[in-house]
Amino acid sequence: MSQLEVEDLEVYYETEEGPAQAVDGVSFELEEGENLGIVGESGCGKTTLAKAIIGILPDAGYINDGSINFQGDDLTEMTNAQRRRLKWEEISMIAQSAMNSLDPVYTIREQIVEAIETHRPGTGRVESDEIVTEMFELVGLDPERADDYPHQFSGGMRQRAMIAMALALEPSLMLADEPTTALDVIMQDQILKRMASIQEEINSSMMVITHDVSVVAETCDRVIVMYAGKIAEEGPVEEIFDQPYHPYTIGLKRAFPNIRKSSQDLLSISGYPPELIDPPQGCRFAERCPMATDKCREEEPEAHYKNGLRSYCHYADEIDAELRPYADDPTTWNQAAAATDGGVGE
Ligand SMILES: Nc1ncnc2c1ncn2[C@@H]1O[C@H](COP(=O)(O)OP(=O)(O)OP(=O)(O)O)[C@@H](O)[C@H]1O
Repeated sequence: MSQLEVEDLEVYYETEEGPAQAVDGVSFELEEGENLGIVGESGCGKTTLAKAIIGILPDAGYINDGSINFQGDDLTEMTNAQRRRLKWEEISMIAQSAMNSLDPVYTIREQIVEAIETHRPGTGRVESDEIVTEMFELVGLDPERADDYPHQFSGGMRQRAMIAMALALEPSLMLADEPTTALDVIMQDQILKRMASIQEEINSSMMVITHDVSVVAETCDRVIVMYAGKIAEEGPVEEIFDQPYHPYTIGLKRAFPNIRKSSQDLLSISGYPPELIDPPQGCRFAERCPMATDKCREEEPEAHYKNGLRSYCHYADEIDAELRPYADDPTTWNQAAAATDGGVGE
């Protein structure tokens, strides 16, 4: 059995104009010890998905339907008290902004010790202090700085402190939401490597949520590409970046300099994701897709399975057979940006 099984999950936000369907029918599994990346542009539902899993949706957010099975229990059916017990101990989250997640009025040590004592009431102060020292050393921070307040740390140090805190209880699942976005490239690389080695040591699995495809290419075994609240494509990192079938993945991949081949031109996907309050019928990417046809605008694509990938595109086979050079060509995307209605014909 997988460690985490998310099935047909719908997470909505109540708004004045009606529910915003931030996560809409998402299903996936995560195996023990596996690293799963969740990528996609801003607003596609990545953070909402993580918050629903760890149980920290804001007041306006709610699970409309579906299940989140974690180690055999459906999290959506648990009481808040049961969920709180799982938080940090079994599932921990490294949030987007370390500054907002750390409490400014307590020292880092106090915050980690509090998390330990809340979840493991029998732990004595000496043992808690030992865990703090161990975690600081693991993430490359000087343990003597544990008695500092968050504002005495640099951005990179705060991010490491946040990671130390997330690891202190050796959770079986870590959710890392843009864990390195605020850091420079060298620091980013160091922290990602450090996280991967720690994770191996404690055999936890990790969901890395990011808009940066190169972060996922570096740290994950498998990737889910999300678009406008839905999964566009899913599969092993190598296959998905090597031979994707979904035009959105092709575009996303080519939009990042780090993972492209040097001879390729960067492209940008013009336009914006659709409104989630009243999403279009058919494929949600159709409006921005240079290969979209009427079928794409009318019918929602079913999952297409090939070469280890799950792709939600009506034309996955055609892309594989003959359309790939066209989909890979930046001119195609530039022309699509200029035209109001493109398409390769039915
Ligand atoms: N509290 C809220 N109330 C209403 N809508 C919200 C709320 N939080 C998020 N949303 C909407 O839900 C959608 C998904 O947002 P979410 O933050 O999950 O996306 P994301 O992919 O993580 O983006 P980012 O990378 O910018 O964090 C967006 O359209 C957003 O506007």
